[in-house]
Amino acid sequence: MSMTISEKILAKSSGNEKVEAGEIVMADIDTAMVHDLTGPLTLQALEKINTNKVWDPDKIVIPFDHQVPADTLDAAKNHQILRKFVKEQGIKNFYDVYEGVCHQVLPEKGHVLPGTIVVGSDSHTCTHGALGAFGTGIGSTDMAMVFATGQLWFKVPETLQFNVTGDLKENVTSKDVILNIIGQIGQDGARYKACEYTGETVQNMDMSDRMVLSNMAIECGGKTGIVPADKITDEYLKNRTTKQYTKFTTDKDAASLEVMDIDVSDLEPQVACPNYVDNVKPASEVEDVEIDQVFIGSCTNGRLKDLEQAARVLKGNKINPGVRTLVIPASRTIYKQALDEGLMDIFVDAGALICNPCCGPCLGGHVGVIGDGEVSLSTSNRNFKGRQGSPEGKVYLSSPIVAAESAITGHITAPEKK
Ligand SMILES: CC(C)[C@H](C(=O)O)[C@@H](O)C(=O)O
Ligand code: SF4
Repeated sequence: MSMTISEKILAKSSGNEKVEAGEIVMADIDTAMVHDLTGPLTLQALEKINTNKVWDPDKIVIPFDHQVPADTLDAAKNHQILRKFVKEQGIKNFYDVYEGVCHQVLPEKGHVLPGTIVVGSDSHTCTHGALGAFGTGIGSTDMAMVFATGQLWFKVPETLQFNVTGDLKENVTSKDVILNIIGQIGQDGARYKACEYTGETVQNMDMSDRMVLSNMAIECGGKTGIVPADKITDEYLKNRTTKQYTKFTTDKDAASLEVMDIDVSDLEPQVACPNYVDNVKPASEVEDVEIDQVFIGSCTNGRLKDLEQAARVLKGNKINPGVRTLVIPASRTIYKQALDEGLMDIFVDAGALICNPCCGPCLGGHVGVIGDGEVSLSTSNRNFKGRQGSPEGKVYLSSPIVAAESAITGHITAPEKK
């Protein structure tokens, strides 16, 4: 029976030999994540079902990242509630305010393995598909059921496979690839489908670039965003886990498989314009847009490679004084690596502000909120109205390279046209 990667994972986890798209299955969960914002809601739901003990403390991971360190009394209370829960339940995989953004911390610390189901009460849990896992976001009440039973029901998704071919031009990155894909298919183009990224371009990408593709699967409605696990995945996991895992591949004749060919050889740097992630244009077409803030970071583009790319552009240059530029490494490990590589000196000398690893202004609730009429250029994944603060503000999305170029000029700038 031919199946896709998602079907194979859901079959294995539900104890079936085969499953088909559209079928509802009850599956065992391998990893369950809540963070500082969604964890307390899960605990409220757990209380209602009178569960005192979680099914398996070792399969639960709790990173604090959205409001860290606590900036309000409410945030401090949420942190206290979760710290108490972690202690009571004996949860070892707890990462307090210093560690970083959940979708970076989980793979970095070896909590994500190919062929497994990773659920998180956060919509960008699809990021973990980059390691060949079925990673998906779930609601906090569903998470309470997972905490209590270790299981959850899923409707087996169809698969939309993006077969990406061609060499990317200089200064064109995986962020430009995914923005372009979303621009083509629209923000509901993969609704409830498992996005799968294949083809030579993806096979040649490192884990950092793959995570960018998987991270944004939800922005076109994808249930998950899978990259088939391969040697690059093994290499990434080598010093992160000693556990065995299974690398599934999609059978070409799987019934629920739809393939879309994407040639990226001529792709230019892309920008998603307000207020929709599928309002995508070449950066060169929006160069007249002046900006007030640049944010380089988030679970999409806050990794070491992203910081390296931004630093390459900023080195020896000064940021436009009218542009507040926030650099936020996605984790403490990345922060340290960036320090060791001298990237932080480059950022500080250029005039950027470096913040502690966290979600930052990405969802407009913590540091770097934008005001009425202000324009943000951000390497994150969402630009809905009000996403980074004022509903009268505007958010553009781009790669770290475009973001850094634009920080210098003060307006959106396509790299080659500097
Ligand atoms: C706060 C959380 C529930 C939310 C999500 O689910 O994605 C946030 O991380 C986001 O990016 O909007
Ligand atoms: S960085 Fe942004 S998208 Fe990612 S988890 Fe945090 S708020 Fe959500």
